[in-house]
Amino acid sequence: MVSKDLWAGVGSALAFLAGLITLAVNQVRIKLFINKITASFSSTVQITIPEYTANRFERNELFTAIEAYISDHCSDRARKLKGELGSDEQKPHLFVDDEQEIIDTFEGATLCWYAYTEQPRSSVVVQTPGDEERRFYRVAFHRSFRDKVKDSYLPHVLGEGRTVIANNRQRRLFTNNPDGETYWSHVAFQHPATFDTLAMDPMEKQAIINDLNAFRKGKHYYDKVGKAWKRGYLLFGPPGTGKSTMIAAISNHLEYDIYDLELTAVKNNIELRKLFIETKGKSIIVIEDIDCSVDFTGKRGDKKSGGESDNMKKERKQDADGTKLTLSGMLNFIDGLWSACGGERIIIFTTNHKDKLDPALIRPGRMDKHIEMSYSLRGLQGAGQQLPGHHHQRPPFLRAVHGDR
Ligand SMILES: Nc1ncnc2c1ncn2[C@@H]1O[C@H](COP(=O)(O)OP(=O)(O)OP(=O)(O)O)[C@@H](O)[C@H]1O
Repeated sequence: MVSKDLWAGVGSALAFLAGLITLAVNQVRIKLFINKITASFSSTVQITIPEYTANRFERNELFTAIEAYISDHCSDRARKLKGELGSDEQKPHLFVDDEQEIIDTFEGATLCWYAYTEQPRSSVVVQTPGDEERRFYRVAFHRSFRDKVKDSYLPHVLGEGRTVIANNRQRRLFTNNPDGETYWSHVAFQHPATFDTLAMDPMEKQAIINDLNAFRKGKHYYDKVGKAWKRGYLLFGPPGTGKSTMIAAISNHLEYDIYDLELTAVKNNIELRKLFIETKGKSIIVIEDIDCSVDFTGKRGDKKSGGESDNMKKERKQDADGTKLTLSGMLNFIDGLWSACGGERIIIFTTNHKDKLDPALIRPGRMDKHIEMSYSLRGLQGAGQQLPGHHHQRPPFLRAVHGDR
């Protein structure tokens, strides 16, 4: 009798358990079903931005810009921050740490940013950048803002982020390497010259500053007229009149890097092209004393005379086999390649003998602005007082201004 009751008890317990399991399975099914339905009607859209581009070899510029943008614009809303010494090695820079939600707003849209890291799936050591640890940014927003985010918000973040990066970074002075293996090496660029300390005619100085400002803001204009975003300056005048100082002042004003191209170390046109391709935007490419570097002074054939001079014939042959650095290689470098390499570059030639240069090299369109630096005393008195250094370091004409011996 007891065993009959016992079996009946076990039976109902099992039935109860089976009921529970069925219920649980159904609940999971229901939950999955609900999740599926919710996902298909979800009002949230997410965009993920990986740190490396699809080929894994390059850092994704959008990612870098987002990182800078969030640190600059949203760090006061973050609870976890990371600190690093800034490029000026003076004050710390704070970055927003991973795995926290950061809210941003843009033209009525609310956006939620989240940074996270994925560890590699295998333990194999891989050398490819981006394979070790993968970092991502994810932004979530209401689907009604999809177009706004794509067309306005992300370009806004990219632009702002680029500006923050440009303002934070240490500017660099690049020089080309004669061995040709690595094209450029660089050091930190720190030069005290500014337009305030540069002695020259104040009107002329202001015209140069205006020209530079217009160039910096000129992307839209250059796009509209279909021209590459570049500008050429020719600085000419006797030694010690401030040509190099002017270049430093321009770099400090625009906050551009300087590429100091030593032409005597460039073997041929092919190398010149490679060097150029390696330069980045927001930069000034300088060729000092261009009349002394390579023979760009020899006048070429007179078109009117109909014939081709020996110089031209020789140059054409050297161009064809790419064995030498030639004037036409140089002209291609200034004209043709600019467009293919993105923009925002200034090229500056300096010379003590403008009259010796081939006119083709410095015609308007190639060298848009010709600036004469001279021993003229106009405007020097004021700026001369701010010149750094002891009077023995002043150039001869400034010694006269200051009455130095
Ligand atoms: N116009 C100027 N304003 C301020 N400083 C000047 C000026 N001209 C010359 N100097 C000072 O004189 C020194 C030499 O000037 P800088 O090297 O710029 O001349 P440069 O024209 O480039 O000479 P070079 O043709 O020999 O290269 C620098 O220390 C610079 O500070």
